[in-house]
Amino acid sequence: MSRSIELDRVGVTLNGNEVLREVTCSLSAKRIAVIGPNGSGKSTFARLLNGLVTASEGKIRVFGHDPDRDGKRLRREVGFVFSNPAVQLIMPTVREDLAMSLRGRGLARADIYARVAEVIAASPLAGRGDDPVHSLSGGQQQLLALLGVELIEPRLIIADEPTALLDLVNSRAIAARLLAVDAPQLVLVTHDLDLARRCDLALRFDAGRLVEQGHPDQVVDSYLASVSAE
Ligand SMILES: Nc1ncnc2c1ncn2[C@@H]1O[C@H](COP(=O)(O)OP(=O)(O)OP(=O)(O)O)[C@@H](O)[C@H]1O
Repeated sequence: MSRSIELDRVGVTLNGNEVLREVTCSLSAKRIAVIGPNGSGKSTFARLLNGLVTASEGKIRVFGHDPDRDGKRLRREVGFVFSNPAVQLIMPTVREDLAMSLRGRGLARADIYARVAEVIAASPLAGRGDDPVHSLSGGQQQLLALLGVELIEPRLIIADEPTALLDLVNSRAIAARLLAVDAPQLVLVTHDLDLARRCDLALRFDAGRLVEQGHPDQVVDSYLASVSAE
């Protein structure tokens, strides 16, 4: 199987702060959990993969592209879900926001709205197409953000703590949707260790280093052991 995500001794320094160092990995697993303490570099790692953060050292390739040089192209194939959906919902209504995801792809307006209508009808937001985005609950907004990402049929979805702001019911709904999503690959940054265990591979960061990668049960257990040893 081809390795879709490859990092070779990647370092990231932001404003003089060495945030990631010597990160090397070669990833082909379908659902990849990224775990570790606050400030360990998980979000920075996630953002590297679609060019939102630039590597200061080393080499990075995602589907063969350098995210720094080919970021624009890569972002057509890589969808990003943030903790706070408000940062990615930019249009006034549910329908318009979803339509925005498909702009710039050479599709006719009528085809875009037909596809959007299908997606809304098949989702828990059925009947809410004309509703203002700000009238949706936090859970509904996160669902809308995820639907917008799914619409572009990405090869990779990166989700950075997508359930952090949600209650238990909505967390479970978003988590279940992400784990079942049709995209070939998912990178999921999370503090929800039960969710991490349901992935196919886990990466553990600590103090800017990738300290472990392997079966999620093993990686989560050693993370728990490292925390209780402190
Ligand atoms: N723009 C920046 N300039 C300087 N330091 C930064 C910048 N962005 C992040 N950092 C630092 O990099 C470190 C890693 O941050 P990052 O957000 O990647 O961690 P994280 O593991 O995702 O944390 P959390 O679990 O709290 O979200 C932190 O110490 C943070 O303060």
